[in-house]
Amino acid sequence: MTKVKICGLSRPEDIEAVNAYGADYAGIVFFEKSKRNVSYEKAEMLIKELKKNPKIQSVAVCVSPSQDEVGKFNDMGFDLIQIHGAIPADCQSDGGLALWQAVNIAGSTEENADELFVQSSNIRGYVVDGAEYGSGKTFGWEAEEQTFVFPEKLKIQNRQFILAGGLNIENVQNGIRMLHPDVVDVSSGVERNGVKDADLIRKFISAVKHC
Ligand SMILES: O=C(O)c1ccccc1N[C@@H]1O[C@H](COP(=O)(O)O)[C@@H](O)[C@H]1O
Repeated sequence: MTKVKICGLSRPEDIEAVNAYGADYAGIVFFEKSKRNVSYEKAEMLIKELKKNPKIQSVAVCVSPSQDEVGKFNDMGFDLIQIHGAIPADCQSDGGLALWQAVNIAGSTEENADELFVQSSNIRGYVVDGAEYGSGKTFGWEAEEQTFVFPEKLKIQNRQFILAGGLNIENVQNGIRMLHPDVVDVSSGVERNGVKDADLIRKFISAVKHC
């Protein structure tokens, strides 16, 4: 069954919602330019709440972090670190921290698909996202003429394929049927007036579980 990541959690009530409705992964964003950015202090409080539910894996979401930052996320107790942009060389090692590499793409990039995905055994999955992080826009998978071969390639490598970018309650079932991701990842699509909306989170998770 496809798993669900709800990303960009910033308030205790967001944690309550992901607990109540059965998300598999919960993401907290560390990126100063993002409206979803949280401080380390706030994140410590949120992660404490998340840890009460062992069924949810916590994900630190960041952009081109330093090695020290990655170490800090690990010390905070995150289960996974989702890295957009550059991955520090020292973090690409066998037996290293569990990472998801996030690849931001626009339209078909099949020609250079192989170059996009970093090969290192501590990369557990690839988040294939729209061109801009957290923008609520897809990378164009829904266009009929598009065919993407990378989901199959990722599966052959035995890594998770996480579909992200512009998912919402209207399109998520279509995305699952077309691309067969292991995980679907949403942020903007479960927000109302700039904050997470518990009812949209409930509907999104229900749509995935009934697909
Ligand atoms: O949400 C952000 O602001 C953000 C900032 C920096 C890196 C990633 C960010 N979000 C990630 O974007 C995808 C999809 O988001 P959306 O559903 O299109 O809004 C998701 O992986 C978020 O973790």
